[in-house]
Amino acid sequence: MMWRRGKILGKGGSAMVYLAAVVSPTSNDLLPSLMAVKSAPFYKSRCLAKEERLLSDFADCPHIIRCFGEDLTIEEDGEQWYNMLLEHAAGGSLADRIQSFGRGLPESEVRRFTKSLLMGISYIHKKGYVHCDIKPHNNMLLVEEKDDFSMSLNGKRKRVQESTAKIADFGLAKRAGKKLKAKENKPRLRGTALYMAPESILRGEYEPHADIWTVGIGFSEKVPEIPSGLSKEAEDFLKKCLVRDLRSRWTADMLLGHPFVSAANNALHNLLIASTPASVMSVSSYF
Ligand SMILES: Nc1ncnc2c1ncn2[C@@H]1O[C@H](COP(=O)(O)OP(=O)(O)OP(=O)(O)O)[C@@H](O)[C@H]1O
Repeated sequence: MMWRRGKILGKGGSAMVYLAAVVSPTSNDLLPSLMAVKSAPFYKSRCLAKEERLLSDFADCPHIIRCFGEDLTIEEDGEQWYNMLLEHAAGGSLADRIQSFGRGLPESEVRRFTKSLLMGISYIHKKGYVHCDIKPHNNMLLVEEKDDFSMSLNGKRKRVQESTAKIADFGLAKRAGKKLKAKENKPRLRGTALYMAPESILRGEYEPHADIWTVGIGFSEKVPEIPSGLSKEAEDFLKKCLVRDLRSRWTADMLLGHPFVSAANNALHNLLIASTPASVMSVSSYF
């Protein structure tokens, strides 16, 4: 075994997630020294194995959590476990970050996270899949050190820690266009009820536009309404997500061109936001 199981990072409905240290890095240089390992007893690991195949196919997208492969282990009680080796998100989930801020995140950060979320969703949709469970709990934050260019305008340069958001938990993902079988004439539901699009609840429909509704719900504090106190751009962005008529709901690519996200990551733009009253405004308590 090249890695050793560490403390529990989280518990899901289908699996446990542990911190893992690589024990013999020379045997596989591709593995980082720390990983997250999502594990389940082998007899319950069909979904996890499906998730591993999907994540391996999505490995070239920087907005999706990376998977380094799978491994089988025999645990102390003799039971065989299936393990999926993942990039470790040291910043926890976006939900954790929102909770730690209390009042909500600054708008410049929301724009940046929303942009990477949409880039990840656009990639998934182009690959012909629907995530089906986009929510802050499934957006994991990786922490990187970067130069702070806004400081260099004052003649000083500083290294700052910045979080990058990546989409995780593909346990419910499905192929676009593939219908979920109804059960006892009722639509089959998947995902988290509070975030579900109207067409999913009413007709069990999970096509790419359902992922866009869930982006909007996360943004608007889990109710399909536009919260007060948003900037005009944020408000308009939400109105393009929370549209019941599927023909009018914007796609991920259309939203990437929306002014709310198109200028995100632009240092000068962020500096301008930071120097206006909008900087003290938080975009709802979700984001
Ligand atoms: N790559 C990671 N790095 C750090 N922590 C992680 C990582 N992946 C998952 N976690 C933690 O483990 C928890 C459970 O993970 P995940 O949601 O993938 O499991 P699941 O069984 O598919 O859950 P669910 O029942 O919610 O679908 C997450 O909420 C998160 O706190």
